[in-house]
Amino acid sequence: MSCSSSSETSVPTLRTVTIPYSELKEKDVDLSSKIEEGFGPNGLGILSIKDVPGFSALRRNLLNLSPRLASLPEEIKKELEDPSTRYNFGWSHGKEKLESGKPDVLKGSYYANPIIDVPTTDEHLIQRYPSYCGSNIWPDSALPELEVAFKALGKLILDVGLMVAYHCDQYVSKGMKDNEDEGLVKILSSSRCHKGRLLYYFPAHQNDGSKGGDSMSSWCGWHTDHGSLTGLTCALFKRDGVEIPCPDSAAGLYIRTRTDQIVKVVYGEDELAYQIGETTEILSGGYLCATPHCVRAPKGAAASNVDRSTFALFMQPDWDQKLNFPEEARLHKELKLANSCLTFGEYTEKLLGKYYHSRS
Ligand SMILES: O=C(O)CCC(=O)C(=O)O
Ligand SMILES: [Fe+2]
Repeated sequence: MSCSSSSETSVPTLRTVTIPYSELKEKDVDLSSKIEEGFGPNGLGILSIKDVPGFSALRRNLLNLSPRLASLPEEIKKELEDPSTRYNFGWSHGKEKLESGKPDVLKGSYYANPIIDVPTTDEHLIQRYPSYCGSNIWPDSALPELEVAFKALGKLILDVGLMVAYHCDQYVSKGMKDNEDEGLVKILSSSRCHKGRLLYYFPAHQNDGSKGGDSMSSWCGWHTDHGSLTGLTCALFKRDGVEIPCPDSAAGLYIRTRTDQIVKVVYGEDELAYQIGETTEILSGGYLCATPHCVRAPKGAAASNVDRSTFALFMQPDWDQKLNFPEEARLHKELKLANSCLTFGEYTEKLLGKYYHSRS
């Protein structure tokens, strides 16, 4: 991993560990050392895949639609909202909370399952797990291209993600001898719970530079993803509708390392990055580690009128998937998951219960 220092701050900038697609797709190439370097206990929890056929065009197609979606008339965006799924399908703006507790109006998101439009029609399930069992909402007349572009990129990220998952399973099975878990490939390939998120970070205007603040997490707060594996594209920046390079070298994705250092992480626009989610960290007994991350907004005059579009695919187990929680779990010890068997849906509910409880 190469390392340099970001000009404005003393935070180091690290390049992700990169695997060429030609190696990733081969089942008999041993990638354990790369997986360990990226996702293992001393890795950053992120790695990137380069030269994925077709990726660059699909990324560009979808990310270019993000500002167009965000600038649709408010009444059209309202029709694309779904409060019954807690805004986990369709358009979501100002519904999530920032670290400060204030509503997040800095970005808009569009959520959909790129693999299945209607994962279930069972009302009981829809009510119990609204964020997984809801249905897609597409802007059929206002932006018909969105559905095609979203599904195409989402499917590609899933296919490549399953290849990453295969090599993760190989790495984990070498270390975890009594692993009862089914492995990431098995868990992810049959899931109806994958969720794509098209993100649009609204531009700052000259006089409201203070809005996002100076902090590291000015655009997206510190968090770890909840599911198994997250695919991420490199963000696309525009000023007044014209694509530009990121105007501030300090802006972008930041990660907190295992030793509590904060680093800025970069990868190429033609690379597809993957991060580990909390569920995988727990199930792999810590062989694969989840990563706290956040996004810093660009600052200063150069950031004026600059927007940012990106896409994340959260690969998650099915709500019905039984998970065997091993003894060594480091995360959420207070939920007493060790040696228990819960479905992913039940586990998510337990976790939400914990958060709501601790917030009240
Ligand atoms: O905007 C980004 O680059 C990351 C977004 C993210 O971390 C998330 O949606 O979970
Ligand atoms: Fe995230």
